[in-house]
Amino acid sequence: MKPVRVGICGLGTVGGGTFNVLTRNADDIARRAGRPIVIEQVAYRTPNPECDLTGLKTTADVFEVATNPDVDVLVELIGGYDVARELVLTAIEHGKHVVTANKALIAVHGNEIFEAAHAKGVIVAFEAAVAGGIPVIKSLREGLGANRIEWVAGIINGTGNYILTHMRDEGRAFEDVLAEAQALGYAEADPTFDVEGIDAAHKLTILASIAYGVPLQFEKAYTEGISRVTAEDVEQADNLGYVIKHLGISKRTDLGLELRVHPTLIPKERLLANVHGVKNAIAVMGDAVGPTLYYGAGAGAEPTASSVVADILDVARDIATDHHYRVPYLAFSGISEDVSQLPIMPMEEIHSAYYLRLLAVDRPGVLARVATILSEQGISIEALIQKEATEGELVPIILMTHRTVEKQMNEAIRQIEAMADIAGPVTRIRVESLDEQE
Ligand SMILES: NC(=O)c1ccc[n+]([C@@H]2O[C@H](COP(=O)([O-])OP(=O)(O)OC[C@H]3O[C@@H](n4cnc5c(N)ncnc54)[C@H](O)[C@@H]3O)[C@@H](O)[C@H]2O)c1
Ligand SMILES: N[C@@H](CCO)C(=O)O
Ligand code: NA
Repeated sequence: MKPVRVGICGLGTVGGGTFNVLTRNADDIARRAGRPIVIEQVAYRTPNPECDLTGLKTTADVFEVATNPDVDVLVELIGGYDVARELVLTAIEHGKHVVTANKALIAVHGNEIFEAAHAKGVIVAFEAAVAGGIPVIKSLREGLGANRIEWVAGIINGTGNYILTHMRDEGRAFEDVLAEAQALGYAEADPTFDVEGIDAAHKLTILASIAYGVPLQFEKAYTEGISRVTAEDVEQADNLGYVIKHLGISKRTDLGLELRVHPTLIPKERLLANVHGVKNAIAVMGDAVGPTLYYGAGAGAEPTASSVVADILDVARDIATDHHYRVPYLAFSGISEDVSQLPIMPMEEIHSAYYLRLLAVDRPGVLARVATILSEQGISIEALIQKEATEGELVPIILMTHRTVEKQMNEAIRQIEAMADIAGPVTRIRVESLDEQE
């Protein structure tokens, strides 16, 4: 059997993991593929001490791999937008299949890349791009293919979840835990992508396209990070029976699709509330299957390599059958003709329940005024906690509301913040019950 020849570009955390998994499990992988999968060439700038490249063809120029006639599959693991885009388009132009872990690339340039790949009849596979080692793309695109997907909600950034978990459990400082996540190879080259929700929004964009058959629209995703969540919010949420997680949420509604990443209170008893450390989990609601959950390592060298290598295996099997890629890139067939134009909703149109924390001067009537503002906006209060006031101090007031439209809440917050007896900005964290009906 003719081997399938792979060119690896980038030998960092994921590149190194991919090299090692492909090498170590070569026999089993060959049996699954029905033919050997060999590493033809490796392009890297910095050597990886974990990888023994003895006897292999290497280069410092990734474009050599993209144009090498002896490479069947280019594996893009350099990251970033610009060079990666050019590299992938060059490889496609040269008739190569592409496997990538780069969610930024797919979320931002995916539509263009899939058009080019479709025209050339090559595969572009990206399982590692969403939730690292969890085969969620395959589950959504193939396993749930019978369903109308109602919503997707997930913890899809390992670094952020690692930080939230260790801050809560060990009372450690944000910067300290972030440095640890970077040392473990979980963080993006620019860790603000992790902390500010950009990485999660890249992944959510991809999941939504596959779930609903819409074009990739990263620019329309609402993105809010975890850097403003305080220890006080974590404690108050806990008192109320909730855990704060950084969630990516996409729901189908009558008006269009919600597409949003933000800190979220979720009831403690939900499985998602119990996903800790670098683990990711994605809950998917399908009309036929009901609620399903996909859980595992969302980052790290070998967990991510597990998905990269599974994609290489898929490509190898497809080459063996010698027909056009049997599963479309974004699950719905065709490139543009079969995608739905379901609009992505502006954030102010979404529905949510809310946790609010305000600091008030301890004076009669303040609470009544806050309640009036909320009620004028049609917002009803579900729970209220007012802490004991110490002489002359500001008192924190915690409010949980029922579901309302975001723009009503924006207006209520604007009016509350304008009150003379309220100090500083109002903290607002959205709440998701993740009910089966929602
Ligand atoms: N680290 C993870 O856990 C993880 C998980 C899933 C997806 N990803 C994605 O995988 C990709 C790689 O991430 P990583 O964590 O391995 O990053 P990394 O920084 O560890 O590795 C990237 C490597 O590519 C090399 N490189 C960059 N530009 C190059 C060029 N032009 N020519 C040659 N080499 C070049 C760098 O020198 C570096 O060694 C990114 O797209 C990232 O988003 C990472
Ligand atoms: N930086 C990403 C890597 C996996 O995509 C994370 O922490 O989840
Ligand atoms: Na995955």
